Amino acid sequence: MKNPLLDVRHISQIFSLGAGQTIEAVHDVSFAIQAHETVGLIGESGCGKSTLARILMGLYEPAAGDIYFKDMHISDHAVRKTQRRIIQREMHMIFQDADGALNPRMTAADSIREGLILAGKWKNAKDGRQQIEELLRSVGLDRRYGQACPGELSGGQRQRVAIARCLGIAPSLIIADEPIAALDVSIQAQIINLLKDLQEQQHFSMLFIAHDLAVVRYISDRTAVMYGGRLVEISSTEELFQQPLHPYTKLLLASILKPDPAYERQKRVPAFDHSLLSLEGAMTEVMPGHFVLCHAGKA
Ligand SMILES: Nc1ncnc2c1ncn2[C@@H]1O[C@H](COP(=O)(O)OP(=O)(O)OP(=O)(O)O)[C@@H](O)[C@H]1O
Repeated sequence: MKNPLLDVRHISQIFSLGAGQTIEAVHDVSFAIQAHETVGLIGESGCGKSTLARILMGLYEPAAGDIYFKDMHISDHAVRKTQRRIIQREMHMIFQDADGALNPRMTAADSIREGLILAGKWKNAKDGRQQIEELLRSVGLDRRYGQACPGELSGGQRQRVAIARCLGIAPSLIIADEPIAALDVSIQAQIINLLKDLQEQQHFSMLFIAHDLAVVRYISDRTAVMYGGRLVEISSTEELFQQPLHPYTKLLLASILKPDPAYERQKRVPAFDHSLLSLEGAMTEVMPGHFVLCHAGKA
């Protein structure tokens, strides 16, 4: 069987909170993403999703564990340094707020051109203009938006520019951390459909982090659930939504439907419960020493 595009093994992260206090934001997380696959990552606020995403992107160095991307050991400091340009080209992050990804003083066209240069795809000024216009068009923006700086664009338009820049780089893996959370509902649907359509055309893989479970169900081939820094369950999206195995996943999914608010209040996901992390039985060893709940053979 072909090696996965991204192979995450036993990743942990500990943050110092000062005064000798620490928090283990990510604990022994292992999973893989195959080529052309979208894996959704869900879990309550503070469970470690963004920390994990940042570790994958090399923005944080993990306290423990290994990450392989296209068989490159990218969590190794020396490898990340020598392969920096390849990694920058091949892995790209889309943030909740595109402001973080776009230089406020650069026009949309300049940001996209910068991405094309990074990817070694910039041809020349004449062809480049056409490349930029095509990228703007592919995210549903007219070419005149190319001359706008981020401050002159709406949140949805900024996110489209960030996606156009990302598409210009044409990464194999996009890590999308709450890419629609800052947008209003109608724009959210447009951006999700845009990402889905573009993925069908360009075949990149995606780690898609979101709180909106319906969106994750719609866009992801498999879904992973984090709880208290641990990855507690991973399965094909339909299996996970129809037949969740972990008690936390069951609570999380039960909290979506709200036909009767009084009844739903009783089912609300409770405060962190440590006992949910030490489940006996039903765990599958997805790699040596790493156990997670999943439908047979689907991790
Ligand atoms: N730089 C940091 N220093 C100290 N603690 C941190 C740091 N970054 C994150 N944390 C803590 O690590 C834990 C995980 O945070 P993280 O942002 O990864 O959660 P999350 O699941 O992405 O949450 P959300 O869904 O709200 O974005 C939290 O308790 C958070 O307070």
